[in-house]
Amino acid sequence: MEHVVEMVNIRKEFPGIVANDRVSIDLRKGEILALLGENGAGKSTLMSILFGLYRPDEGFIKVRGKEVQITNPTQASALGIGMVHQHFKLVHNFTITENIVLGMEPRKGLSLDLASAAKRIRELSRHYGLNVDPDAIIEDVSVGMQQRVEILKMLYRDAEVLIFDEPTSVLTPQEIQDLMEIMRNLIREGKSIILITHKLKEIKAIADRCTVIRRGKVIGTVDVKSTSESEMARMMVGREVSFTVDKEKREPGELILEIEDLSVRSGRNILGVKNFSLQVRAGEILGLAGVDGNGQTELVEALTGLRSIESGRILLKGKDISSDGIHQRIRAGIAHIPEDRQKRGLVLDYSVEDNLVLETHSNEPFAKHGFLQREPIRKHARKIMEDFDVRAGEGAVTRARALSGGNQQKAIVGREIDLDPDLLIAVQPTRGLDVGSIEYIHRRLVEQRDRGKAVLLVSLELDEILDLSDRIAIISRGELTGIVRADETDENEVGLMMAGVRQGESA
Ligand SMILES: Nc1ncnc2c1ncn2[C@@H]1O[C@H](COP(=O)(O)OP(=O)(O)OP(=O)(O)O)[C@@H](O)[C@H]1O
Repeated sequence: MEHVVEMVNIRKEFPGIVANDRVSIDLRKGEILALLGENGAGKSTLMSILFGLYRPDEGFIKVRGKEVQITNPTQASALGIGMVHQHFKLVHNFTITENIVLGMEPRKGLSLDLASAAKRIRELSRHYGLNVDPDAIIEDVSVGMQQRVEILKMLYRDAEVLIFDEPTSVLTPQEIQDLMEIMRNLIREGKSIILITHKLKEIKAIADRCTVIRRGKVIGTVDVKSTSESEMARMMVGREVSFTVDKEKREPGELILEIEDLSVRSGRNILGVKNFSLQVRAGEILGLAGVDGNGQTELVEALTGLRSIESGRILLKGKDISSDGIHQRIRAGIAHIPEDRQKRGLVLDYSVEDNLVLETHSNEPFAKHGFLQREPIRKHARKIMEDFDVRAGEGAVTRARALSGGNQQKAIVGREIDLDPDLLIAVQPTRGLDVGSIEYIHRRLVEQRDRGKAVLLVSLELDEILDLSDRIAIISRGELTGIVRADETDENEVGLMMAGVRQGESA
């Protein structure tokens, strides 16, 4: 068995936390090795070490049997190691070719180089089934296509080992299928892949082996074919995990949110939401299902005051809030778990505790006579961090930037649920979370509902929508295509409406 990469006894410490504690993994030629671990388990840190972004405190790395020092990404790349990060690193107004050659030494005159680069990109794209147009501009192509550009960037540099960091969290279901096919092509051509993911279904579908990490330590490596999803989940969190949500039947109460004939423009000056009407009552979870980019973002921005509306009305508990500002709406009882945690959810250079009072820092007891009160803020932060299991090396004063992706998400969810809003708008609340945390957040959302609050759940995960919702509204091209009761529908019916077939019409 040929090992392309071996990481042996790797240790990496950050202030207050051992992120990798004598971790060893090995990658065999032509396989997909999944790395599975709770949020903050140390997966990204380990891969950043392999890619030369961090230096390990102890341990060593072998590539194709030879011990190597990897001190920066250029060296990693020269050793045939490439990485697709969670947040792409592309220049938006450059062409795909320009992005791919960026940072490489020009060999001949630049124009000649670009032409031959484009030719090679076309060949690579054809060979691996990537379907990329080298002349397209990044800002004009979909997220899925941008990810393929990142893959091509690695292939262009002759990478043999490809690291994917949660690659499907930004993709639509169809794009996920396409990516899996691309990964299979890569393996067929002799590449080797390390895949970081929380999605057990994906590991089952595509990986050969899976190394499980918990709190910085390797728990074990299993053969994926002969290990069930629940076994892997148990290894990861150290206890049984329930994949379904227990929910008692409940009669919804008074109207909390009324959306009347709402139209909202999208960025491109076309209507992103068209004549949309919907009601959400106290004590219910209303799931909004739709393929990404069908008006969900515009709708949520209109509801939270981030985007102005074109026509129609939004009522909260009977009061028209259509022209209220963001803070007025928060005060009126709306909380919002946003789609983009790094852009809208957190101020990355603030501490966790300051992020946890982002909307409430001027209220008592956090401020008195215009001065911030550290003690109450810290106490509040510690409580949310404990309730929502937010793990941070230096506790409440840790910069949000130093939190793992999943812990950033848990901090936002905790902050918003803690506001105890009449209406919680939760957009992709479990994105990037491990199964243990998903179970917990789902329970908290159901708890909100059981306490008579209204929850509008916007998610691209159909399973999540079907599991949690009382009723499901389906949006397609900015229009409502149907509203169904969750206990009277299934994946197929909702899927059809997501594709634009109106309720009651046949496909
Ligand atoms: N630059 C840094 N400075 C300080 N602490 C860090 C830094 N990077 C990571 N950590 C800490 O190291 C631990 C491991 O983080 P890492 O990002 O590797 O986890 P992960 O397994 O990738 O998690 P997730 O699934 O949530 O993305 C976390 O506790 C995190 O807060």
